[in-house]
Amino acid sequence: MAKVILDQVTKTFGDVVALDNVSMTIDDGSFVILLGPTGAGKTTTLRMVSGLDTPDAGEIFIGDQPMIGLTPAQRDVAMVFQQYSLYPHMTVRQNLEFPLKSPILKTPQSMIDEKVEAVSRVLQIAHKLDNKATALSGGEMQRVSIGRALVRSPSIYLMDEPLSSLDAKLRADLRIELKNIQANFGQTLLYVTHDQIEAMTMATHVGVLDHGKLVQFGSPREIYENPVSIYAASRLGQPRINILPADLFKGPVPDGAKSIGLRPEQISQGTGEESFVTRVEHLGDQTRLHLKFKEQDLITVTNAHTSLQRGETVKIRPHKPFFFDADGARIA
Ligand SMILES: Nc1ncnc2c1ncn2[C@@H]1O[C@H](COP(=O)(O)OP(=O)(O)OP(=O)(O)O)[C@@H](O)[C@H]1O
Repeated sequence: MAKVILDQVTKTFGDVVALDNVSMTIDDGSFVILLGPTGAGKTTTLRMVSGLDTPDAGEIFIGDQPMIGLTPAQRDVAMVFQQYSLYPHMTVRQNLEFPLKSPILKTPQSMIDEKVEAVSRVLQIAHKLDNKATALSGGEMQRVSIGRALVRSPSIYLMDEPLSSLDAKLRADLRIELKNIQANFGQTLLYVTHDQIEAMTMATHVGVLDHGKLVQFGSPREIYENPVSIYAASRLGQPRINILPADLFKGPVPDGAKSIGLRPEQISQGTGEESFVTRVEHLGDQTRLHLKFKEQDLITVTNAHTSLQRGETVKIRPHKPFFFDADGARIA
């Protein structure tokens, strides 16, 4: 395992600046998740670290070694992509063994067997070890791809939306397993996702990318509680943060504020000004309240046993809100 550093990395494709002077330190043993919408530069960042692609400017270091000119194999990284890539003619066991069978490694067969058994148990594919890779479902193939990375102990795991093709239950199980791999075995991961639950539950650090720029880097909690902008604030939190005109509520507004940002816990219920309930949504683990307040729509969370119904009113007021300027930058 090793610390990975991106130092002022820039990458362009024609007119598109995919990465714009990105500097980031992925500490040894950390779990860094990159967040951002389509096209933000997440996959490009992984490709730079992996060696599948090279920066136009800037440098990558793994364990203090400059990576310039080194192939993916020489970098000792393990990659998992959204789309599984298995050897179709091999069995699941052979696919999982493959990374350990390299003549350079000389891993004893007993150790290979142990690793393969352990990883296949974690990924819930132990009963499929002797099946041909082609005789698996998409979700199973993806688990084998993840397994092929996990049998190794690379300097860093690079994962690009590895759980997106799996069903909800398996995704939840594997979130826990991937987190264990980092927390209990000290592995380092750089991980791309659109799924903020993955970011909140697994990441030690989140990097928020916006059009190739790294706009915030910190713990998920830091980004949730202290976002630098509307853009960063909107990356985490369900329901999404409410962004409303700054002067919508009674009370002081800082100079230059254009918008007020309210997460559910920043909306006090029961005191303040009246809003109208437009919908009560029972989601099991969360009950969402859709409100209309002075022509604006808001979504917040309420008590699971609420008796509130559509058409009723509830008083609300902001509690320690965020304020943003006209460019969306946080000012208070
Ligand atoms: N090989 C390429 N050729 C041309 N443009 C590219 C290439 N790779 C990436 N880009 C462009 O660079 C930008 C960043 O792409 P990237 O794939 O890193 O985004 P992303 O954040 O991973 O998005 P997604 O969530 O859709 O995977 C996009 O505008 C994309 O179109």
